[in-house]
Amino acid sequence: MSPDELEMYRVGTLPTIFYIPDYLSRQDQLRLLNQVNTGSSTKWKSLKNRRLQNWGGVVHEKGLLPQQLPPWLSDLTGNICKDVGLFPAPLNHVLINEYLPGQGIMPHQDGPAYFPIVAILSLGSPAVMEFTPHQKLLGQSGDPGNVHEGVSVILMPGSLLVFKDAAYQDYLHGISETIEHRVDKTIVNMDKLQTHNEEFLGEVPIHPMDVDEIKCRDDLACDKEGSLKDVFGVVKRNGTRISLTCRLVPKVHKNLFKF
Ligand SMILES: O=C(O)CCC(=O)C(=O)O
Ligand SMILES: [Fe+2]
Repeated sequence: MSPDELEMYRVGTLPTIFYIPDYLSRQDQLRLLNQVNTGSSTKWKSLKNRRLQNWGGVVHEKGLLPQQLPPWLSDLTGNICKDVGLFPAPLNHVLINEYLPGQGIMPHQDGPAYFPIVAILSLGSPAVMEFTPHQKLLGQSGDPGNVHEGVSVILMPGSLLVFKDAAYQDYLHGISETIEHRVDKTIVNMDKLQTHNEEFLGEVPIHPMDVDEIKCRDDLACDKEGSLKDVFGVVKRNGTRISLTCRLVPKVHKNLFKF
């Protein structure tokens, strides 16, 4: 992919989010899911609200105590690095998160040890990632021309999400801990959801809702005018989602004692 091609995948106006649908073929998605689930069962660590696998070594505030990525991951990160074309060195760290229906990740910013661009590959059940302005931006909103709004992206299986700049530095990102994610006017990749993977076409996971159904649900908030017309539907989280968060830790420590 050339820089011009990557530009075709830019979504929304918040600098800068790219969403590449069908980055992996259906077959490659299944192969990768199989590696995550069977090839590395001892790597899972359970957190309160999800499980994760840490690959590439231990990230400290001051850098990475490295561990070589296995070939099934270095093949992937090598391709992502080449295709995205924005990283100054090979990606050396991968966090694999597993979310069951209703699990998510609190709004957060990625740590200071990482190069400020992240690439997230999604597998399994779809989900919505929400970007919300950091407190420091909200402090500036006294200027009416300077309104910072939330943005969200539907993450379909096989897609690659890349974000940097303000989306990385000035916004928090998170996935809400609910069994449905609302599809509303904050979604910026609505026109990129069509999939070229034939097998997915029969099971479109985004369910249109009619207004009456939405009206009687108090978990779907209205906008300022109380209007519901901007809610298009919901993403039903019926299955497990696996994501691979691929990053570069620029500072690598070869020796523990040099920390
Ligand atoms: O699972 C995801 O898509 C997001 C994961 C994430 O934000 C992280 O690992 O820092
Ligand atoms: Fe993150």
